[in-house]
Amino acid sequence: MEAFEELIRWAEDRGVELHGVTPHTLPGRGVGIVATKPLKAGDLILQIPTSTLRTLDTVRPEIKESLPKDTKVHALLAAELALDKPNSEYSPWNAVMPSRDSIISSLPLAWDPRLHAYLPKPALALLRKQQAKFTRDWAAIQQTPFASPTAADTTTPPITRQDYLYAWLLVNTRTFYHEASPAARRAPREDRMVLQPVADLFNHSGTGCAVTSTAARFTITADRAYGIGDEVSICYGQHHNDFLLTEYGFVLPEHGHGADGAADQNRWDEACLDDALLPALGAAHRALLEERGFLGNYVVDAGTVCYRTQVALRVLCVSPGQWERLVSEGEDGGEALQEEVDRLLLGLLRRYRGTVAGKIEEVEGQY
Ligand SMILES: C[S@@+](CC[C@H](N)C(=O)[O-])C[C@H]1O[C@@H](n2cnc3c(N)ncnc32)[C@H](O)[C@@H]1O
Repeated sequence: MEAFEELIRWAEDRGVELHGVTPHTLPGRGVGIVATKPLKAGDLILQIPTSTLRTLDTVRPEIKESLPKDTKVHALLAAELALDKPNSEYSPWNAVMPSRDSIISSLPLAWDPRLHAYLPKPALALLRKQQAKFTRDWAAIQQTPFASPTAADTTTPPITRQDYLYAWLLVNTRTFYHEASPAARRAPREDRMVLQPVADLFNHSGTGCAVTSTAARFTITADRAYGIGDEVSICYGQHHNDFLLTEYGFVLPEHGHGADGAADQNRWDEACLDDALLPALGAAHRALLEERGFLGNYVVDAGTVCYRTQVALRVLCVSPGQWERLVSEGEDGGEALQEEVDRLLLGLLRRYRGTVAGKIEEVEGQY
């Protein structure tokens, strides 16, 4: 607990205010924020002066000067974190960051690439974009003296790819968008990312405390009543589990388990059905769907199967001519056809559940 006390002392010295909350280690969630007194909706729980943020403007000049002018804030903050010395001004903050092992094991970008084949399609697509960004940023760092110090500099060990990956993922999982000041709004959106002390310890839930900001401060306010010891969360956004896994290294469980159980369920979750549906389509059906722009990108969420899925399933139930007519007229073909489509989908989903279970077994057998 000493590290948290040190962090709070350090943060309060800089004007951060905590009201009725404190950091706490939580099983399976690293550190989180819990209530230390009963809280009610609307209570101010955290206030962070913007002067404490790590931003594009606070990155050390020698780091900025060593990198191309268009280097993104993500890359710069990661470089600075990777270069922070144990006695840096940020050391009480750095001391409570997740360990290298926990970051490397939870974030797909850092996994053994053989595991990437097991990611669902949308997670893999996000990962490919992330890989491209990381590769670009690491290539830029490799051109700097930080990755290959001169022979004369024997005091600074070079940043390795693993050091940089760890720091880059810390930034990826812990930044907030700061858009409240005119200066911040002038920057491109990807350069409005900031690190904020203490606020970066809030975990995510589907519904969470309100985060607001002005040019002067970030403010977090209780969204509902909390009892002593309850975890107090914020909502990182309306993200499905594929996004949460790739960007943050966790998924929300299917069934809630918090004090407010419903809040722990991912109401924005959805699953891509391409691997369930595409194998059921023959070449002629695929060609028809392709021609009309309906091949792939099939999605189901907690309440609905998407329109593309409905259209694709109908191609398996009616003649090509009938299907063309339904698509052209935007018709669903009536109740009997809908029942047939529902039965077909159910069968495909059952088969797909078996495929998924098989993949889980395969991974568990290997790792
Ligand atoms: C902004 S940090 C929150 C503080 C973090 N738990 C820590 O130990 O420092 C975001 C990270 O917290 C973890 N996290 C956040 N919400 C979570 C949740 N609902 N369940 C599990 N892990 C969560 C993930 O590792 C995520 O990348």
